Amino acid sequence: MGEEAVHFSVVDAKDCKQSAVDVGDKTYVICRSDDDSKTSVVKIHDKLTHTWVVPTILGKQPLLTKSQSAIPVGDEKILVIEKGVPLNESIWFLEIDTPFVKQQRKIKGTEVVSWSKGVIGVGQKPVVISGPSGVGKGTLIAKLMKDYPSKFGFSVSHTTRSPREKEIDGVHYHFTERSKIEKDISEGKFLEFAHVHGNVYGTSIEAVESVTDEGKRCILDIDVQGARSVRASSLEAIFIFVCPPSFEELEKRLRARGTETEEQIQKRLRNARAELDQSNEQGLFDHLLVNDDLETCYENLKKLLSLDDDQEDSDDFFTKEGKETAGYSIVSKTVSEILLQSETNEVKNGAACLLALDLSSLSGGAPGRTRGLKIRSVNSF
Ligand SMILES: Nc1nc2c(ncn2[C@@H]2O[C@H](COP(=O)(O)OP(=O)(O)O)[C@@H](O)[C@H]2O)c(=O)[nH]1
Ligand SMILES: Nc1ncnc2c1ncn2[C@@H]1O[C@H](COP(=O)(O)OP(=O)(O)O)[C@@H](O)[C@H]1O
Repeated sequence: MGEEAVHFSVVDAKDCKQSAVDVGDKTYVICRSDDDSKTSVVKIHDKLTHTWVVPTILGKQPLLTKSQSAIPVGDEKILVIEKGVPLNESIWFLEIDTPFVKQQRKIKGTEVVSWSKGVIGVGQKPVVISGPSGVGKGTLIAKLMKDYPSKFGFSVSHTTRSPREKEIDGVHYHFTERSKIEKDISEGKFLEFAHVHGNVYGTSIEAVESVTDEGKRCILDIDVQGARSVRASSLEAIFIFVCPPSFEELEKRLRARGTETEEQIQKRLRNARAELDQSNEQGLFDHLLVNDDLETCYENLKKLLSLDDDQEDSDDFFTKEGKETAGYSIVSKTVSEILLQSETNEVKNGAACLLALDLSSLSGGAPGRTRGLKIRSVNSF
C-alpha cells in the first residue's frame, strides 16, 4: 500500500487565506469571511456545470484566525487544520456528504455543509436519564453533581416553560421564547427537541459539547421522545430509565413537590403512563432503575456508571501537547495517517515537529464533535 495522492492546495489571496480542496467533481473553497467575525465562508465549484454554490453552513464554526490547510478524508468530509491556535483547538472537519449533511440537505432543500470539531480520544459516553415527572431524576442528578463535580456536567436544556421558584436561568434550564427556540432548531443548533407537557424542551448541541469539552461526562435529563431522538443521532450515550415503585407513589411525590397546579399534575400523570409503557421497548433504554428508597437507587446508579467499560481519556499526548500553541499544517497523507508538520519546525518543550494523525477510529460527527482522533509524535524524522 503506497501513498495516496494529495488533492489540496493553499492559496494566499490578498486578505483571505483560502484552501481549495477537490472532492469528486467539486472544489470546496474554504476561507474567512470579509467582515471582522473571522467565521468561515465556504463556496462550492461544480467542475461539470462550471457553477458556484454558497451552501448553508451548519454546526459550530472554527474561528479562522490565520490560515489553514485542508485535505479530503474519503468523500464525506474534509479535514481542516487551523494554524496558529493550540492543537486541541485546531482540528476541524467540514462535513460535505455525511448522513447528517444528506438529511439536512433534504430538509432544507439547499446545498448544506456542516462543521464538526475534531476531538482527540473518545471520552466517556454521555448519560441520558429519562423517567416520568416526579420520579426523582432531578434529585438523583443533583446528588451526582454534588458528589462528583469534576467528573460530571449537566446538559442545560432549553425550555419554553416558566421557571419554578428556585430555578436559575442558565443553571437548571435556559428559559426561552418559543419563537427563539424554533428558530435555533431550524438552524440545526439542537441535538434533539420535544413537546412535553405542553411546552418545547430541547438539548442544544452546545449544551452537551461544552460539558464534554471540559473533559466531563455529560448528564442529560430528557423525556422518552428525546431519548429516542438521541438514540437515532450520532451521539453515543448510555440510556437509563428511572421508574417509580408504584403509580400511587409517583403521584404522591409530584403533589408533595408542590411545583405544579392540579391541572399540570394531571397532565404529567397522564404522560407518565405513556412513558412507563415505552420504557420496556426493546433497544431504547440500556438500564431500568427503580427509585424506591433514594439512597439505594443512588447507589445503583453509581454502580451502573462505574461499571461502564468506557475508559477515561488518558491520552498522554493530548495532555502534554494538546495545549502546544505552535501551529501545524498538513504535509502528506498515507493510507491510515495524515502527517502534520510544525510551523516553526522546532522541537519545543519536547513537542514534536512532525505528528501522525490517525483517523481510523472516528466516531460521532455533526451535529456535535468528531471524536476518536489519535495523535503520535514522529520525532525521529
Ligand atoms: N426531549 C427533552 N426533554 C426534556 C429536556 N429537558 C427536560 N426534558 C424533560 O421534560 C420533562 C419535564 O421537565 P420539567 O418541566 O423540568 O418537569 P419535571 O420532570 O416534573 O421535573 C421531563 O421529562 C424532562 O426529562 C430536553 O432538553 N429535551
Ligand atoms: N426515592 C424517593 N423517595 C421519596 N421522595 C423522593 C424520592 N426521590 C425523589 N423524591 C422527591 O420527589 C419529588 C420529585 O423529585 P424530582 O427529582 O423533582 O423528580 P423529576 O426530576 O423526575 O421530576 C421531589 O420532591 C423529591 O424530593
